[in-house]
Amino acid sequence: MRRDLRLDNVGRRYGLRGPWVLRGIHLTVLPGTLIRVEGPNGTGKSTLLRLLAGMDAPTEGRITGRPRTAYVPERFPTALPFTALGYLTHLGKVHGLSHLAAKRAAGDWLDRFGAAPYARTPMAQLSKGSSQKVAVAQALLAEPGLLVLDEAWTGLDTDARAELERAVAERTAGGTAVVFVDHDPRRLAGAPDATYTVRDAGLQLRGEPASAEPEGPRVAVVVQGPKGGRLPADAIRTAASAEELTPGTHRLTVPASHSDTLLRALLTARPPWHVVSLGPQPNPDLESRR
Ligand SMILES: Nc1ncnc2c1ncn2[C@@H]1O[C@H](COP(=O)(O)OP(=O)(O)OP(=O)(O)O)[C@@H](O)[C@H]1O
Repeated sequence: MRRDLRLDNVGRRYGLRGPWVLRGIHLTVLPGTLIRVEGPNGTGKSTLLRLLAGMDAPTEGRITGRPRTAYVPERFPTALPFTALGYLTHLGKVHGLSHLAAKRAAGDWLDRFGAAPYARTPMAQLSKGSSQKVAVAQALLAEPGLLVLDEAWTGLDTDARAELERAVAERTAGGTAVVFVDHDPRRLAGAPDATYTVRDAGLQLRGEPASAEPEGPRVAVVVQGPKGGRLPADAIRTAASAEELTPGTHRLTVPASHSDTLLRALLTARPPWHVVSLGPQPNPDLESRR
């Protein structure tokens, strides 16, 4: 059964008594979805992305269902004892390709990003932008189920920026989930299935008033769609959480005040989704006392 990447009550702080950078994070990342994470400097975006990428572990809570993941960090280590082509070929082999296939894939990605002329340049001698192209190529080469991009466009020239946007669109269409941070609000504008703002150590889904989300009753909706079908983007945007119970069957929770919007998104999708059940969300505190 396909599993979605889930963060359950995740918190992260640095040091034993450090302030909580993130706390109480609940997030489900469905295959093929594009998620934007935004927020002012120092609020915890990179911390969240490192947790999603598996480069860091939560201080509390659980992360489950992570698919094969590739990550472009905010700062890519450049002082590696490889040429650009040698480094990417090596990584391709780590990902299971033969030497020849890895070298071809490495060359193709360098070419796509306009970095072919520097293929045989030692990484330590590359300009900032050229080494960023290698950082991006190493992540795309891995053919991941989850791609995590932390300001991956920073330092790229115009053509390479457009190429990375194209590569993201190709990947999401192929079922890869992509989570990204970028300080340019025009980046992939209109494309994300959901945008979250990191605020006060929590995540706020854009479009949702800060005070309205956790308050009030919630409704659980179990829906069925075509096997392997993606939940409609409007439904993902409206839902507070989503969990795939069996292939094609999902349980969504939504504040009761938003349930009409969610149902409309599901029933007007093409093909429409079948609503199996609808009822109050069980309260886990009450359940555990029974
Ligand atoms: N390894 C670390 N050790 C200690 N504190 C850290 C560490 N990494 C991040 N922090 C702290 O956690 C907070 C969030 O940092 P983070 O880099 O996640 O923010 P950000 O939203 O990505 O910032 P920016 O937009 O500037 O990249 C900051 O106060 C930062 O100083």
